[in-house]
Amino acid sequence: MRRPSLSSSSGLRSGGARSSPFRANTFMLLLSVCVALSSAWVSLLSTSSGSRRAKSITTIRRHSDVSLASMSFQDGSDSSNNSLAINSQQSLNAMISNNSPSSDSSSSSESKSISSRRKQKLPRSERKAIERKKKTQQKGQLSSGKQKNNASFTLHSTAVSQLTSESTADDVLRAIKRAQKQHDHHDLRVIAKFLIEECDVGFAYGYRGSLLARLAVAALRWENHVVARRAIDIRRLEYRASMMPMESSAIIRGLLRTHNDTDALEILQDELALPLEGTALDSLENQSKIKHRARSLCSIASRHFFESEPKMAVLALQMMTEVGPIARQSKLTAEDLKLPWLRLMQGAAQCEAGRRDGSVTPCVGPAVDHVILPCNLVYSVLSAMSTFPSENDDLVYEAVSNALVRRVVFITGAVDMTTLPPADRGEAAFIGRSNVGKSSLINMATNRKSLAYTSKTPGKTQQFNFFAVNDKPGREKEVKYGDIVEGERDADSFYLVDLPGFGFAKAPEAQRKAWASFMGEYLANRKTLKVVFHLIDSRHGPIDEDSNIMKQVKENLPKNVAYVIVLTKADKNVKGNSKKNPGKVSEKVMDDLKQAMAESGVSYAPILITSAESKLGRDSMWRYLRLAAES
Ligand SMILES: Nc1nc2c(ncn2[C@@H]2O[C@H](COP(=O)(O)OP(=O)(O)OP(=O)(O)O)[C@@H](O)[C@H]2O)c(=O)[nH]1
Ligand SMILES: [Mg+2]
Repeated sequence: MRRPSLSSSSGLRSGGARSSPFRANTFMLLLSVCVALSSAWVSLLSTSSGSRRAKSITTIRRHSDVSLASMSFQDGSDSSNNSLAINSQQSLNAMISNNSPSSDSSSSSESKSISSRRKQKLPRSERKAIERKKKTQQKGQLSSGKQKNNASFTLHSTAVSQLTSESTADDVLRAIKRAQKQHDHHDLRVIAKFLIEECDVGFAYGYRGSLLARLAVAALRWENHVVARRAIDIRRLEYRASMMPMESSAIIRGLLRTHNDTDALEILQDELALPLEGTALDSLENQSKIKHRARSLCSIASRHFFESEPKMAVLALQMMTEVGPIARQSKLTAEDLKLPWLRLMQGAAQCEAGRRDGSVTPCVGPAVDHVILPCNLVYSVLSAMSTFPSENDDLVYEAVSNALVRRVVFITGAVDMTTLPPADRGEAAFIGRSNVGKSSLINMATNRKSLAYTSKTPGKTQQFNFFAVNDKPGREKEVKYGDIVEGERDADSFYLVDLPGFGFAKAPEAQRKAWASFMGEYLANRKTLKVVFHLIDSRHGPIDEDSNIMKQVKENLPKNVAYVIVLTKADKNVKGNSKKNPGKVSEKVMDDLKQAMAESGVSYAPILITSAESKLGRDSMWRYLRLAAES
């Protein structure tokens, strides 16, 4: 947000009598002038309301950097009036022009320009400097016994015992913070009355808008919805141009805490709307809006997951998927955004556990009826997360794997179509030449160290190994020995299928031919196959066998089965810290791969870059594994 430069506030600092040069020829002359002035002052005070207004105007001139609110406090007609700043500001201007003894056009326009300047926020440093100066002057006044006591707001706080028109934004903020911390309802009521009813738009150089936001948050904690609503409304009405996304986001969190979803969503759409097309996405203002919109949506999702209302959470996460690409375009990094993915994962996992044991029943209603819940709520977090810049955080991905793979067991090793397990759930198959890293990738995705056996020697995997994810405990006994085991598999259960490698496998020629023909049959005919991962070594690119597989896929793989190319061992192409450099692929390998894909007619396939060592590409793997889980 652009704030006025220092020069724009010069009017605030040039203040009437205080800055007049003090020159006197003799001490006696000065004394007589003072006596004359003070008697005129006393006579003004003692007369009618009109004279009180005049005094107020004088006050403004003396304290030109002080809030105009003092005017309305002193005018009896305004003190009981709840009409807020804009009205009081207008009446004030009218009053200045009508009643001031020196109400010439220049002074009226000066007042207007002062008030318009006050509506703008000053930079923090400038505001602090003015506040410091004012405090020093106040102290001086106190010590010389000239302190005017026009305060009617006595607080409990010893730090700020009174709020007056001369209080600073810091005073009010300190008072709000203290009252909130101490649960001091009396003080909060006093501050609310002061900020909502008595101050006008220029109080604290436009920072009143921010103070109202802070008050709204405090009032929501204190469950005073009337005060919160008024503070929110005045802020939106009078300070729209200077509303900070951070404040909007804090109010949204406050509203969510008190279960006021409708208002929270309204503020989100109004104050934290996505930047308009054509505006510079990487401007600070837009970046802040995008960041706080994303954070607010995370708050909505997280709160609803933890409060067992998955539909609202999934709705918020769907909205997050629109923000992610824009956050990338605005050049925000994962570090800038600091989104609480881990907490969201935990919330989704907890809610999912409740859904499985029947304790969570999703609500119905027009707002959420169209929301379709995924087979596991963690997938909705994953979908949103993959649209944002990633920081490849181990803890987050461990939480993903642990929530998505609660149990995984080896079921059977098939050697032909007759030995396959029953086709009762989705399957994800891993194919590729020997030693390319198929078994290692299965271990990485499931966050298990040695679920699938790996070896440096090509040809380790000799059967079509089926691993059942989220099946009922003891399911392998049913498949192996025909036992009857009680229980049911979970809704997100699926098979991971680790295939023997082709090409360099250290196995007899006949055996390799048998694998190749079994694989052809399996790819063409297995009805429950949902996704095929074709692994290619990222150091070497595709070899002849890979091109053959691509052609086979083009000809025989049913169209409803997703085909995904996975470049493996990307960590071997970089040196040094695997966290900072999780992996890369050379341009030549990429070009060769794209050419081979084009020649085989499979250019449509997505390409993922992975490393079982640095765990690169876990989220993208899960985006496709989801296809098997959801079938
Ligand atoms: N540095 C690194 N090594 C890997 C990676 N993936 C696999 N390896 C190593 O490559 C070797 C082969 O891995 P496997 O997972 O057994 O390969 P495979 O494709 O299952 O091999 P077969 O079962 O013989 O077809 C092992 O020594 C792994 O440790 C990786 O991403 N980075
Ligand atoms: Mg293997």
